[in-house]
Amino acid sequence: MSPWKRIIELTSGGENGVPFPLMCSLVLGRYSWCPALVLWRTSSGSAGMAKSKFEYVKEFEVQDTCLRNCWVVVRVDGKNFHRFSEQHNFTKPNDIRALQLMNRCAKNVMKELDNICIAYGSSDEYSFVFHKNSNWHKRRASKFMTHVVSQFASSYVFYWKEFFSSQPILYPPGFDGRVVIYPSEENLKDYLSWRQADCHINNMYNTVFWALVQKGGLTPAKAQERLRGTLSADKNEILFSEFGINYNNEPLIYRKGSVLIWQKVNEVSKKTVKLSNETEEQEVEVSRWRTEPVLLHTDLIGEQFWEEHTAILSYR
Ligand SMILES: Nc1nc2c(ncn2[C@@H]2O[C@H](COP(=O)(O)OP(=O)(O)OP(=O)(O)O)[C@@H](O)[C@H]2O)c(=O)[nH]1
Ligand SMILES: [Mg+2]
Ligand SMILES: [Mg+2]
Repeated sequence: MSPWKRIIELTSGGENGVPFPLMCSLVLGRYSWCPALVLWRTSSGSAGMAKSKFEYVKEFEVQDTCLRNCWVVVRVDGKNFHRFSEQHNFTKPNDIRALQLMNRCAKNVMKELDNICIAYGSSDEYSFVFHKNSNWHKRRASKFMTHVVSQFASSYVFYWKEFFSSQPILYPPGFDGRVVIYPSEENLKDYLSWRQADCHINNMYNTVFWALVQKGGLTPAKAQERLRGTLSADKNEILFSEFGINYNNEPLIYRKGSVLIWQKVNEVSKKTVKLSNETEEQEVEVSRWRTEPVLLHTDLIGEQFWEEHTAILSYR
């Protein structure tokens, strides 16, 4: 079959129909047919929109709209950070640089994307809550998730040197993401409480485990054995009696994780102004209020936090 015949068949979908734009193109000359390949006039006449026979493939896309009036949570988590933290010599059990980098990335996500009202993170994970009234990207789950994950991952690499200075990042880290929708405030608060309880349990275990290994000289296997079946009170006791550590004095960022909420902050900057004689200049301080993501290391479990910060979940 000649290439021309093939083109006509492809674009018309039938033996008789030479598509209108293609016909024009053929008349206009050999160099003008390319764009016409995928366009033809629909039979609906004057209202005819440009369409292609390939357009049916759009029907394969699935609807992934998040249910209206529900809180949308996107959680990201570092891919194989057990290895990443080893390779980059993260301090055990907590590396303050790594945690601050996670917080920096989360701040960037909150600023770049719309309608995130609160975020919570610990270890290699961060949860972002989109307000239930958000109509960002028509509430498409894939948009919420992919925007959060890509913004977070690129920020991690972008801000790395702010926290690790001359230590290079050895390979590109990855993050996974998931979307969960919560239909009530109670469910949402319980979700955040669950993540904070997880932070507490893991941190307490890791603090005792690494004390037993690093200060007590136990092998990791022996330390694991020692901790099997112990309760929170037992771990507190080991820390206090054997290592003189009062768990309650450990930094809040390790024990409680990190919360980001929008708050008004007064930003003071210096500005040069001309004096009335127009020749002299003077530096003055100007202050203005800005709404910024502010970092807290506080209890989300219980009602007190929500009573003190009613604006977070309020109507917008
Ligand atoms: N040393 C150190 N390690 C950390 C720190 N934060 C996170 N990690 C490591 O990151 C891991 C995170 O746990 P997970 O997310 O459950 O496991 P993962 O290895 O990332 O595996 P996937 O998430 O399933 O891909 C921890 O088990 C630690 O090994 C830190 O501050 N210091
Ligand atoms: Mg992980
Ligand atoms: Mg994790």
